[in-house]
Amino acid sequence: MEDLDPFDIALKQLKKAASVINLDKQALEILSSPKEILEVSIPVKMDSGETKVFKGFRVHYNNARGPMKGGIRYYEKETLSEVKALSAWMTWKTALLDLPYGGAKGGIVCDPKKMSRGELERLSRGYIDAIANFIGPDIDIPAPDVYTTPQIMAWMMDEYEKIVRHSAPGVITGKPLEIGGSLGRGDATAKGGMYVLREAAKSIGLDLSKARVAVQGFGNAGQFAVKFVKEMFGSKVVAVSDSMGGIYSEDGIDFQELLEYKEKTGKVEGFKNCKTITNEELLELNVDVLIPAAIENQLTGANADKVKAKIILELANGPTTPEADEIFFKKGVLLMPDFLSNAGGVTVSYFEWVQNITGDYWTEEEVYKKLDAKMTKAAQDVLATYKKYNVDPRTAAYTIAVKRVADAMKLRGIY
Ligand SMILES: NC(=O)C1=CN([C@@H]2O[C@H](COP(=O)(O)OP(=O)(O)OC[C@H]3O[C@@H](n4cnc5c(N)ncnc54)[C@H](O)[C@@H]3O)[C@@H](O)[C@H]2O)C=CC1
Ligand SMILES: O=C(O)CCC(=O)C(=O)O
Repeated sequence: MEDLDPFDIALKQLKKAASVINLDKQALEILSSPKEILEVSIPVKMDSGETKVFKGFRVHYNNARGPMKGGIRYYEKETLSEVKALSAWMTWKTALLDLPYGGAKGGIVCDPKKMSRGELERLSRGYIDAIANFIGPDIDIPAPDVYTTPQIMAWMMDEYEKIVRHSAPGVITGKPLEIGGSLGRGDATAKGGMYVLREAAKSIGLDLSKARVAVQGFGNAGQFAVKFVKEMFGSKVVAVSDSMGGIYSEDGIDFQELLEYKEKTGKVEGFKNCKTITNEELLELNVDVLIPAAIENQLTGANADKVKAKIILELANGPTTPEADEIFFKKGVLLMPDFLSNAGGVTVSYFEWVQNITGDYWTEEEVYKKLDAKMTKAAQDVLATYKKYNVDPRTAAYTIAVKRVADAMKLRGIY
């Protein structure tokens, strides 16, 4: 059986890259564990009057390149191993994009779909009360991730400011526009991914205006991917899914109509003129571009051989296992790895933080222009490096990022 433990996978990926660049043994040892882990219990008064205790984590992976950065996930199946892996991936993501940050991640074991607005607000404030000493604009800057929203970021910032008793918008990103958010952050993850897709398609001569696309996940990352592939390139989205199942239409799926349908019914299944498919079937469709934009471990040794896409654009974190990576590399599928493809989110989060600190706010056009420049440079670096070392693009991306973090540690005298 393939090992699907997220942190084991993250370490396997790191070791593979370390051997390509002959990374110093001490640097590898330091980079193989998080710097620090905080586990908290959060008592929350539920609407019923009963108090329920939720478990939360915040993991600091590395801060050699600057304050740590990474989202917070509200997820019923959350584990410490997953948060550790996500914090390591944030470290490589910020380094690959050359942002002045390290990596962190947070999570709370909860099912937000079963909680009222009031319960969610009390949980979010309770989490900040518990981790307040562990975060700050120059220490660790959280942001949204799976099942967390700009509204949750707003409550969290408000709670933090009450504790420190001064304004501190730079403590958290992904906030609503009215209280210091950045234009372009809402759709930044998918938008950044599109710039990576454009470079990937160019490199294999794929005409995106004729491409058929399947998207797994219809949340923040997936929804805007469905919108932008059509809007920016004229590609046809033939399949979409969410946690409840998927849909397929040879004629293409209209983003706006599907969004309205999902808002009304809470699912994509049952959308007009579409065949129902499973999440597993979606991954194996005869498409040119596959965009996993949901959760981990979707492409594994068990199904990688059946994938027909020419390009895989990983908007989710960790959708592909090491075994699947090898199969894709051997088959010639061009896989653009998560910590490159989904880095648009943290890149615009960085822009938001800069705007909060300077008090100088940018237009959406400026944000997209700067995002395009950052994503294009990183994508071209990865495409050039994978050809240079003849390794898969994930390992190539690791070699760039790990070297940057190791160099920063060396200069600081950490090893
Ligand atoms: N929101 C952001 O800024 C960023 C998100 N990501 C990653 O993108 C992925 C998706 O995150 P968001 O879109 O923000 O979350 P979200 O909470 O907005 O949406 C998650 C989506 O995944 C679907 N989903 C959940 N379990 C599923 C399953 N078993 N099969 C198929 N679909 C399933 C949900 O139905 C929902 O459509 C995650 O891996 C996240 O870490 C990465 C970088 C930034
Ligand atoms: O916007 C951010 O700071 C981090 C987003 C995130 O958690 C991620 O890129 O996985």
